[in-house]
Amino acid sequence: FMSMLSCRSHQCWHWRSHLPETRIFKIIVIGDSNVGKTCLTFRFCGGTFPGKTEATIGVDFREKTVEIEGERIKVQVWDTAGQERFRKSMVEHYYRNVHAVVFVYDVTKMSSFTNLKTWIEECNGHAVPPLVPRVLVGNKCDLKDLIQVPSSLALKFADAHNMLLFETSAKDPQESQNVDAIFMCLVCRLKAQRSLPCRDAEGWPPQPQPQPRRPDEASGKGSCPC
Ligand SMILES: Nc1nc2c(ncn2[C@@H]2O[C@H](COP(=O)(O)OP(=O)(O)OP(=O)(O)O)[C@@H](O)[C@H]2O)c(=O)[nH]1
Ligand SMILES: [Mg+2]
Repeated sequence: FMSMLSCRSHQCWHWRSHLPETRIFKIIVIGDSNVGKTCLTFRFCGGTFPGKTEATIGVDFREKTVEIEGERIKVQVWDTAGQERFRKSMVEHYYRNVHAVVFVYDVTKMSSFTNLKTWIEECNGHAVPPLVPRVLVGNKCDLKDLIQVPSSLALKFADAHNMLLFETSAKDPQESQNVDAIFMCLVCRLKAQRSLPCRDAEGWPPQPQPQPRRPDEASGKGSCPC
């Protein structure tokens, strides 16, 4: 009973076995089709830019284990479908027990930015608690001559919605640290929320698809980037 009490207050990961377990943070990536959600999650979890992508159907799971201040944390990234017809049966699953939300727009497409309000409404409509951190990501910054969404406008929007703004490129290898920073920043914030409820990421499907392990998988090692 005492251990249950201490579990409730501090150490969720001791709940079942009394041995340290890796905590799992479920982070969903949301936004219009074609903004680069699949490429961003690929860059973070696999370290590369995929040569060719197809529109995501339902959801693709990617995963990366990072180590922050001596704790191993499994980041379970839900790469969601932007197209309505490929997502409508899945939306409930996206938001259930989510720990953090990444909203993505394409800096070269104004409509993907103006549509953010719809994505935020959908998120709010699923009773995502206010403590769940949200960040805004403007992707495709490598296409400098085609930019339609000025940083100043995006920053204003981010401020108004109490979100941090990251402007990144999933394509440009030199930007990969910025892509990592999106997720690492969220993990740091979640880690700092000691009152994070005792729960796993949703058990559906039972196990996310394991990603091939890469030698540089531990690149998330180190101190907090925030
Ligand atoms: N130039 C450039 N192209 C990108 C970048 N990120 C993605 N793309 C391209 O944008 C297109 C769409 O990328 P995806 O990652 O499949 O888009 P998505 O948001 O997952 O789309 P849905 O799965 O339909 O919701 C692809 O042709 C990518 O190669 C980027 O940072 N720069
Ligand atoms: Mg996709």
